[in-house]
Amino acid sequence: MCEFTGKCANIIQSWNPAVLGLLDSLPYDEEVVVWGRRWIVKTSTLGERHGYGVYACEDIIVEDSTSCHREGPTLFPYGGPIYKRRHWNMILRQHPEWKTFALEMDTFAGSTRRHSDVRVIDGDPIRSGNIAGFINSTVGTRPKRKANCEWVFVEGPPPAPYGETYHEDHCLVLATRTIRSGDELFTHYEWN
Ligand SMILES: C[S@@+](CC[C@H](N)C(=O)[O-])C[C@H]1O[C@@H](n2cnc3c(N)ncnc32)[C@H](O)[C@@H]1O
Repeated sequence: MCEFTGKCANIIQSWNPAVLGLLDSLPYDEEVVVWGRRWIVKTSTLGERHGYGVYACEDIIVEDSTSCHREGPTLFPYGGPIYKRRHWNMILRQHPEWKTFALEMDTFAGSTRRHSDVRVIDGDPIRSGNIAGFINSTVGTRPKRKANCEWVFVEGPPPAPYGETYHEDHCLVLATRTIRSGDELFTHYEWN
């Protein structure tokens, strides 16, 4: 882990995956249970040079994939700090290479928030043992992969029984179509 100073250091060091019921770090090639479902992180179907991906180890049924995706089954949360734009900018001034996995969360469904309240999450899977960070993108895939999940920014605390002591906004990964055991997760995002 690289060094940060000031507010950045506080934010990064105070993050504790246990507050969201997550593991400290994730093993590769070994089944893990995260938020009550079984997953495995192993080499992506995209090929070794694209690193790892997340695979379901059980069926996750989405009854009606044409209905609102925000109602889809919850898979797991993003595990890491949710940065205000100005704090993320401070981080990038100290370590510009952190920009690689940044995702801007500007979809405040049903919220009155303004654009200035955009939050940034760091999708780097290694920094926080963050299983959501291992989800690969559909962009440029051949054969074309279909997205089967999406990231959603949710205001307020996570659903019970997880994160009972966590009262902050959070991000969830939701299924958008039926995922079968052995399927790799894909969502749509651009990366730097
Ligand atoms: C959030 S990580 C996903 C996990 C990554 N495979 C790993 O093992 O760390 C995003 C990175 O995965 C790779 N990636 C994701 N989707 C891809 C795709 N469709 N084609 C090629 N590389 C992809 C890119 O290197 C990207 O920067």
